Amino acid sequence: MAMVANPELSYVMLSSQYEVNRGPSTIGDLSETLKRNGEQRVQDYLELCDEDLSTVASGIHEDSEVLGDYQVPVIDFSLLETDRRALVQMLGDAARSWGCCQILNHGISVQSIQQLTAESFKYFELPVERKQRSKSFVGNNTTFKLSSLYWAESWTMYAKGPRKDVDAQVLSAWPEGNNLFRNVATQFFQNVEDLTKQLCELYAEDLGVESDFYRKHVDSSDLMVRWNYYPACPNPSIIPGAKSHTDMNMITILLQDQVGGLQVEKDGRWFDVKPINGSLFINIADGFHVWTNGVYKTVVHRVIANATKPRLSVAGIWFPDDTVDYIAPDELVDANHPQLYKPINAGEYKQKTVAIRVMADMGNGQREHSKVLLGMELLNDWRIHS
Ligand SMILES: O=C(O)CCC(=O)C(=O)O
Ligand SMILES: [Fe+2]
Repeated sequence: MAMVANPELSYVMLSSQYEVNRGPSTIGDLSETLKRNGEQRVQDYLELCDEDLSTVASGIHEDSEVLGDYQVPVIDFSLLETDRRALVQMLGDAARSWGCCQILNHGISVQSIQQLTAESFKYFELPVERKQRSKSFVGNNTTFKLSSLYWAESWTMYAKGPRKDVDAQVLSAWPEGNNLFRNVATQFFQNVEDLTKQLCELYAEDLGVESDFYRKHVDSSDLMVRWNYYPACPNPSIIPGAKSHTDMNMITILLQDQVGGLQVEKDGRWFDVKPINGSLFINIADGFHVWTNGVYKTVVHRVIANATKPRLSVAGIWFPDDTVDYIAPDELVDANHPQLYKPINAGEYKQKTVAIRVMADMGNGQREHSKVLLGMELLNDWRIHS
C-alpha cells in the first residue's frame, strides 16, 4: 500500500494502491461524447451490462411512493438521553428490516454539516487538472471509472487507526483548502468516530451481546472518508449516479446534501432516502451483516443522478483492522440460529472485493463485477447454511 506525504501520518490513499491508467478526460468529455453519439450509444460507452440498465430504468419514478410508515426509518438520536431503551429498539428494528436508517440530533451540529457540504463543493469545482493531482481523485471518463459509482467523481481520505493528527491528514490531502474546510472536516472525522462507538454499543445492546463486542474494534479500524460528487446528468433514467451495491466494509455513516437521489432496496422495491437537513444515513454493510450472524441486513443501495443539479455526499466508511475476523458472537448462534458464515477475515474480504472492482474499473469483468457489487453474492463463498 503506497504511503502519501509524511508516512508518519499513517495517511494512505486507497486508490494509490493500484496503478491505474486514467484516461485524459472526465465528465465534461463524457457529456460531449454522449451528445455526439446519441444516447443509444450510452450502453456501449459506459459498458453497462443489462442488469445495471434494468435496475436503473426500473421504478425511477415509482420510488418515492410510500406506504404509510413503510419508508426508511428516521430516528431521533436524542432519545439516548431520555429513553435509551426506545432508541436501542428503533435502531435494532431498522437494522433488521431495512439495514439502514436516518438519524437526527446525533450530536453533530446542523451548521457544521452544512459547512462541510458547502466547503467540500469547492474542491469539486476546482479545475480538473488540479483534482487529478490528488491521488485519490477519480472521475468518470472513457478509460477509467470508479466501479460502483458511475456518473460521479470521488475523492478519498484514508485515516488508519488509531487516528492521530487528523488535522494534519486533512491538510495534506488538500493543502490549498481553506481553514474552514480544514476545521469542519477534522471535526467530522472525530464526530463520526464518537458516533460509531456509540452505535456499536447500542447495536450490541439490541442484539444482547457483550457491550464492547463491536465497539472495541473501532480504535484500530481504518476510517475511509469518501467525498462523492455527482454532476448534473444528461439522462438520469439510463445512467446511474451510483450502481446498485452493498458496502463491503463494516458500517458506513453518510451525509448527503439536499438534492436527493440516494435509494435503498427493500422487498424488491426502491425507496428514497429523503434528504433531511442535518441528518446522517447509517448503512449496515457486509461485515456487520456477517458479524451479527445475518440478523442485521446489508443494505442494497444506489444513487439516481439529477438532471439539473450536482449532488454531494460524504461517506465515513469503516474497515476493521485487516487481522480481524468477522465471526458471529456466541450469543447469536444456537440450534435455531446456526452460524451462517465461516469466519471471514476482514482484510481478505476487502482485498477480494477491491480487486474485482479495480478489474472492472479497468474495463474487464464488468458482468461478474455487477454481481459482486451486491455483496451477498460474494459472501456466498463463505456461507455455511442457506
Ligand atoms: O452518494 C450516496 O448517497 C451514496 C454513496 C455510496 O453508496 C458509497 O459511497 O458507497
Ligand atoms: Fe455505498
